[in-house]
Amino acid sequence: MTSDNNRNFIHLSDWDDDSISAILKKAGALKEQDFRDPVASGKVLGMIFFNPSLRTRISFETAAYHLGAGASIIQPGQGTWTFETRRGVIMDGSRTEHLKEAVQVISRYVDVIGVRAFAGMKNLDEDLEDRLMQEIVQYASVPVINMESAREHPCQALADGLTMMEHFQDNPAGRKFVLSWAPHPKPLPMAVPNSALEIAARLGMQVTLACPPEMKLDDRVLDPVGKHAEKHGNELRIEHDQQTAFKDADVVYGKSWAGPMVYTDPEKEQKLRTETYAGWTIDEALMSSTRAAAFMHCLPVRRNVVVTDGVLDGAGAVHIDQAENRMHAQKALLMKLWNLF
Ligand SMILES: CC(=O)N[C@@H](CCCN)C(=O)O
Ligand SMILES: NC(=O)OP(=O)(O)O
Repeated sequence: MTSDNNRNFIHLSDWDDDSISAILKKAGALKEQDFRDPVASGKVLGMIFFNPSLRTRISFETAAYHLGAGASIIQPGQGTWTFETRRGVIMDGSRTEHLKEAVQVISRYVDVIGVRAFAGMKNLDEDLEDRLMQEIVQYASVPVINMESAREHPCQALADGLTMMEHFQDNPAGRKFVLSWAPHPKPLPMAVPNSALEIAARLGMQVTLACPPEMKLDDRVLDPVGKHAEKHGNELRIEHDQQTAFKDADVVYGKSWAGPMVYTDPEKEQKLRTETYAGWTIDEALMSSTRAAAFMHCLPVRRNVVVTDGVLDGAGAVHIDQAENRMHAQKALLMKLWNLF
């Protein structure tokens, strides 16, 4: 077996099914043992957060501490210098330090770097190619973990996978997974839905994307998801009628994201998301046609906009377990990257 040391965790697709399964299995075992053992004593996890976080930040810090490692966080512009990210630019504006120096320097201090950098939502190609994350990987001389980029949130996907493994006694294959779009006052990125679909398909689930036609995810993401589904004898279904999509679901994963029109006509996209499709809030009536589906959400969630109180406070909601599982999954990931299993 090749060493995973010095590997990055940027896109789920960089890691094969066996490696992902091994991480999920290890995460389950660590959870069961409430694992706290300084096996990574002396190591340090460095994190750069260009955007806010509750779960990612605390779950990674906690995971590192449980392994005996340290954790150090910077939020560019808040107590640290502001970073220029563009190449070849004349830095005579307000940005103080180039990412190229910053990442090289941080690499000299820490043993892995986590980065959160949401989609810019100005250029679709740039976002889907994850150009900023790819640059950081080039500058870094230690492994880089994607803590939510423009294209993906692979750490969330690990926790989602662990949650579904637990919920279906290690056998989620064949279960119906519905990712449902929902309204939201803000144009949110597509990283979480992209990753949620991929992990569900790779676990062999029957994957349905439920969304208004204008909110469809990009084919550059959907095509590989479809291929994963086919490998398991399933097909990726896209359903524009929410009620039809929910029928007999075993999992409903709620999430809002901005439709691709946000790149070309943001005002129209805003109207679609907040007015035209305001009725897509996930509620008890929709959930009643499922097979007592587990309700999942990555959080943070806006109550009674994305999903009703009744669903979030109901028996099927597993979003708090899902958030807890971030910590266990990432503990396993850190151990993998540091060659500790
Ligand atoms: C509200 C918001 O900005 N949500 C972000 C973060 C979700 C989890 N990290 C999103 O939708 O991608
Ligand atoms: N789900 C998630 O990544 O949460 P945070 O944005 O709070 O880190």
